[in-house]
Amino acid sequence: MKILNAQQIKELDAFTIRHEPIASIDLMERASGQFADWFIQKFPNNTPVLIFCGVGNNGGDGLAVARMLCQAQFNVEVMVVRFSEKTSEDFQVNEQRLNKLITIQNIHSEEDIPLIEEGVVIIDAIFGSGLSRPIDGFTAQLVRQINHSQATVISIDTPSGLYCSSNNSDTHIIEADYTVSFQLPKLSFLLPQNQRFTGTWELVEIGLDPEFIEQCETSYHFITSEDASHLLKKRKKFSHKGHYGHALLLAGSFGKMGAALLSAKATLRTGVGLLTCHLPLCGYSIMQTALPEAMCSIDHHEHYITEVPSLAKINAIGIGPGLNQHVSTIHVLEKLIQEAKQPLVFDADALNILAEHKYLLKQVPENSILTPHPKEFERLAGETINDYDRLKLLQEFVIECNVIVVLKGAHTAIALPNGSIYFNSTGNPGMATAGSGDVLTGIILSLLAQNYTPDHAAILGVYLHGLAGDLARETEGEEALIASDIVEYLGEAFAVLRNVQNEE
Ligand SMILES: NC(=O)C1=CN([C@@H]2O[C@H](COP(=O)(O)OP(=O)(O)OC[C@H]3O[C@@H](n4cnc5c(N)ncnc54)[C@H](OP(=O)(O)O)[C@@H]3O)[C@@H](O)[C@H]2O)[C@@H](O)CC1
Ligand SMILES: Nc1ncnc2c1ncn2[C@@H]1O[C@H](COP(=O)(O)OP(=O)(O)O)[C@@H](O)[C@H]1O
Ligand SMILES: [K+]
Repeated sequence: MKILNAQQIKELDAFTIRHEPIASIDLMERASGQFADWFIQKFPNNTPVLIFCGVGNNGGDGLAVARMLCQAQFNVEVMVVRFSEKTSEDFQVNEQRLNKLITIQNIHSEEDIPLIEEGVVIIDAIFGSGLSRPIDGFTAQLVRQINHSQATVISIDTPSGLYCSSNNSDTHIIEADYTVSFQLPKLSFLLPQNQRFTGTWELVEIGLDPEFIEQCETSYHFITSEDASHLLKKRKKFSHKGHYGHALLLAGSFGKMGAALLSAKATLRTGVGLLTCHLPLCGYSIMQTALPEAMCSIDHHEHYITEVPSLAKINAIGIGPGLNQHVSTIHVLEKLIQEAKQPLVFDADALNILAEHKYLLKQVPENSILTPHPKEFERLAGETINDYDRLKLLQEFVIECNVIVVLKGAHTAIALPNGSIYFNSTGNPGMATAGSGDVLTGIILSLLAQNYTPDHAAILGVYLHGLAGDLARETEGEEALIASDIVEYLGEAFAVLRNVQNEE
């Protein structure tokens, strides 16, 4: 799914109106209807509702929603924030329609701002994607008051005051509990710094033109279940293990063999044909006992890796989980980078070594996958001042290094060598637990070995990992969820994606 900027959204609305065709006011009715349905599902109709409407189309939505909620027997109060003399046409039509049902109140100055009573639910329809500058004046005061109130706040389309795709976090912005947005997510929703504004956000479909969306150019994408299911390959009836690749995992050191084990289990559970783990001696009986399906190549060193194993017949290589940064291990990484012809995925200490030895980073083969969490990315690429700045640095980094970076977190961002960024839609805070990154490395390694392209392995791998985490949460909850659970639920995650595939 594409992520568009405010200008593209405007053009998309206009195109849909011309080509469906549908009258602008009817498109507004459709969008408002979707919001109202969402609201009615969520709140009982004895909830007192206070709607703040601007004078543009976002305000028009608010007025239409007010009418729909009145018709659903909600007790609705509406205040129009008169920040401008100019009102949009569809606002005017909806104002007339609502006037027949209730008395609309107006806010012209600070004195008109009402006290917000306890228990009221606020709908924020002050500004949407048409916001062109930071909120100021009495509207800013209103935003402050809404944010200081105890009320539950639901924003229509976007929290009022938040730019769609650039930083303005130091200005006046509604801090919503929920944001119900139309059809496509906004870039701002995907960045950690904006969570306090958007709250939990959801999308509702409003039938905007798919062909127009298809030809819009953007660097930003949101991975839906359909997107992920298109990437998933089918296994063939007469296939054998040789068809599903041979993965090599270099992982583990004394005291961190669990990371190797988690990664190895995930590699096998993601469908690889064969897996060899290259481990220090201390890992031999651990791996053979806990995971008999994995073959072992044993290093001469007791505690850490000092040798590159044979790369013959290997289809993909993963390095990093539980590794350590001993000087001999650094040599292993260097040799591997120079010798490997197979696709590579780097994680954990392999990334820390690259960050410490930038000459090695320069030699990383093109299209390799690096899976840093934000701190590891900072070590690799440098510090940034906010999430937009980090996104920009991420794009510069992948273009310069010609690699794929999986920047992990909520809405993990997968940056491809051309600078395109894919944000993940699965995953939950229960996954913020030791070892869940090691599991991801194993999943991606497995897909690479099965001949998925590096782009697809990264995107599908991240999606599956988050989906398995979401399924694990259903039984374990967020606190009790551990990385092993993510591995356990991989089978169910594949089944869910297969179902999506079969429904299409
Ligand atoms: N058919 C459609 O198009 C559909 C649209 N839909 C809905 O429309 C929303 C977009 O509506 P919109 O484009 O009218 O812009 P909106 O956010 O309501 O306000 C902009 C107004 O405020 C003004 N303004 C801006 N910043 C300001 C500031 N800081 N302080 C003061 N004024 C400021 C700006 O004026 P100007 O920039 O020209 O000065 C303009 O007058 C979208 O989010 C969705 O909810 C849906 O119904 C689906 C169908
Ligand atoms: N709040 C969250 N929401 C969604 N996914 C998360 C969240 N926190 C962590 N994750 C996921 O869990 C994994 C954590 O990886 P990492 O930090 O490398 O852990 P470790 O080093 O312990 O294996 C990443 O894939 C990340 O996207
Ligand atoms: K809004």
